[in-house]
Amino acid sequence: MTAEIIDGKALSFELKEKMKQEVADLKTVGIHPQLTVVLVGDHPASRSYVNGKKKACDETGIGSRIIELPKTVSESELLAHIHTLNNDPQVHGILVQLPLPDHISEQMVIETISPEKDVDGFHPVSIGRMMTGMDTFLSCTPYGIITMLRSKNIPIEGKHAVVIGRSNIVGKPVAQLLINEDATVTTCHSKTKHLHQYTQTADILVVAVGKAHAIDASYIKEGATVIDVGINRLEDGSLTGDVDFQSVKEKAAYLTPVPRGVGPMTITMLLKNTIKAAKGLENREG
Ligand SMILES: Nc1nc2c(c(=O)[nH]1)N[C@@H](CN(C=O)c1ccc(C(=O)N[C@@H](CCC(=O)O)C(=O)O)cc1)CN2
Repeated sequence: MTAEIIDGKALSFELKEKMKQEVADLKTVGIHPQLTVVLVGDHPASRSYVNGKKKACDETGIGSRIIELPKTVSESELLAHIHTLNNDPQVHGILVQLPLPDHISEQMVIETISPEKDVDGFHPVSIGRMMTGMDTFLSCTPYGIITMLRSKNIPIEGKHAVVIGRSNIVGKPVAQLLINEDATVTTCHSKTKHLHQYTQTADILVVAVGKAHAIDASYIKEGATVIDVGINRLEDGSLTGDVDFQSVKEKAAYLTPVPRGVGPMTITMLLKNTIKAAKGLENREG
């Protein structure tokens, strides 16, 4: 079997075309969606992701602004910026690019963003709403993964989904979203013993281990759907995933590549959340 590749870049393009029209329609009724991204420090990867977010906003007509703060900024100064953005009615979505320097509590920052503007879906209110199946902002990477599965009509209900990784940003929320879609979900992590035993029974395998090529064909059930969330920079500067693409593609039915897989979808779902935030705020004011 050779896997069908789920092209996140192409799907993102399609979704952005639809959003372009949605944004244009919103503007005709006086709603101008606006995202503000806060970048602390000058980590090259973070800067490149933030630039990617701005470019995607430009492509769809969403207004965007980047607030750049030095890596020495104090936590209280950063929180003061967030309070200002929370109170600015022209700002619909607020995102603080992670990771943050060690002297700043990421949790404190996340909890300071108003849940109504939490387009990253990281606030405990957003997480709680997601866990109880309520309408909310879904974390962008997990939301992108579910959207990729839906785009290929890959059945989720009643299937065994295995998630490798338990981070707050990817592993835990994607496991919950799969439960919400009626999958039977197993979460594995660095302390899991006999990992093969779990992965070999997975109809859907989500890999977020943070180690290049950690998962090869021996972990895969024939015909499985494999979602690679890894972003690993190799010494030659190229980018690769957590999945050994060449071997797994001969065994899986569907496979996401790196690059052009989950990464672009993360940014695209952020745009969706920003539009949702803009509509939500206007609805409340009306
Ligand atoms: N506040 C947040 N911080 C971080 C998030 C997040 O969702 N919110 N996620 C990651 C980084 N990230 C978005 O911020 C992100 C990572 C990767 C990509 C992407 O499109 N990757 C491309 C390759 C890009 C390259 O060449 O480097 C791909 O996979 O094709 C987009 C966004 C951590 N921080």
